[in-house]
Amino acid sequence: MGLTLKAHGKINLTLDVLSRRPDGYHEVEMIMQGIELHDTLQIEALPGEIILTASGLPVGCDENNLIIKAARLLQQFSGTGWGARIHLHKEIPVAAGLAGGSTDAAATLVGLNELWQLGLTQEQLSELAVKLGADVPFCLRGGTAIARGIGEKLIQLPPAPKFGVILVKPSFGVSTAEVYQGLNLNNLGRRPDLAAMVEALQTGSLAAVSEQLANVLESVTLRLYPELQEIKETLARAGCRGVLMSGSGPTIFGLTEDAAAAAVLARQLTLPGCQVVATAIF
Ligand SMILES: C[C@](O)(CO)[C@H](O)COP(=O)(O)OP(=O)(O)OC[C@H]1O[C@@H](n2ccc(N)nc2=O)[C@H](O)[C@@H]1O
Ligand SMILES: Nc1ncnc2c1ncn2[C@@H]1O[C@H](COP(=O)(O)OP(=O)(O)OP(=O)(O)O)[C@@H](O)[C@H]1O
Repeated sequence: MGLTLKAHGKINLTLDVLSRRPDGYHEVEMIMQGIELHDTLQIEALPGEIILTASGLPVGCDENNLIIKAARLLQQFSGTGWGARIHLHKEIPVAAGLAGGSTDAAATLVGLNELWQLGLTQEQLSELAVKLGADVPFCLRGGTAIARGIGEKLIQLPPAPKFGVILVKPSFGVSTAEVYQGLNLNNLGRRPDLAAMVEALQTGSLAAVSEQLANVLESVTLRLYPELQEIKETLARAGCRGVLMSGSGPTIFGLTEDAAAAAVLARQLTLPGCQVVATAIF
């Protein structure tokens, strides 16, 4: 008996950094949004060992993969004798700011909790999730949420309007740690207005949501990679209403009225060396 799970990526509609903590992490305040684009995990329980294989976009299957880390953490926490055979089909660009690894880890926790019949609550899973990464607790639930703390304190919001989303991932990846380290907390650029974005989402207006998009991590990543500014301008010229970098980058996303509009627009874009994906708010 096995399970097939969809592990959805995310974008950040707003991202603000409030302070640096003594442990090097940062207190954030952001609105996280799940997207249709997803990886697929096929999981089967078997005694003892954890075996991971992968297809689709290239990704390592060794002990550094967050799927293995999530499975081992759950084995240790529960003391179970079970193991698993897991196949990952990777479609979310890697090291992109789209929580690709985090969402695989979250799906692993959910899938193994069920297959191993551990009966852990959502809260217990969330406590394990944050040990794997700041984005993993959000990925357990998905949808639309305000995230605070290091990203693990979540307030679920009503589902967002189903806008289309175009993702543009340049050929390089970025290190999230480096981006946070590069922040000058006294010079963050334009900061988001959380309450205004929550209100904009309630109106359902693409124009209102687009106006409130803001991510202070752009102050670091766009300085390191000026070509990202050009990608933003290309997306805006092509007709995307709102354009922003997701997470620590380097993926730039653009919003359209719906998924069909995103697909049409994505086909018209010429961005050599970039992965361009048309998807939608999930
Ligand atoms: C940029 C975002 O993706 C926005 O959703 C997240 O804040 C980062 O989430 P993530 O990649 O799951 O983060 P982790 O894997 O836990 O942390 C990677 C590194 O990012 C930095 N980090 C992460 C989250 C946070 N609130 N403050 C930080 O300073 C830390 O240096 C950490 O070593
Ligand atoms: N299952 C996985 N899928 C993708 N990357 C993984 C996975 N497990 C470990 N990694 C490693 O994690 C690193 C970050 O990749 P990931 O795709 O999670 O980044 P990200 O989209 O920037 O994440 P976030 O938005 O949470 O910061 C990569 O260097 C990759 O090798």
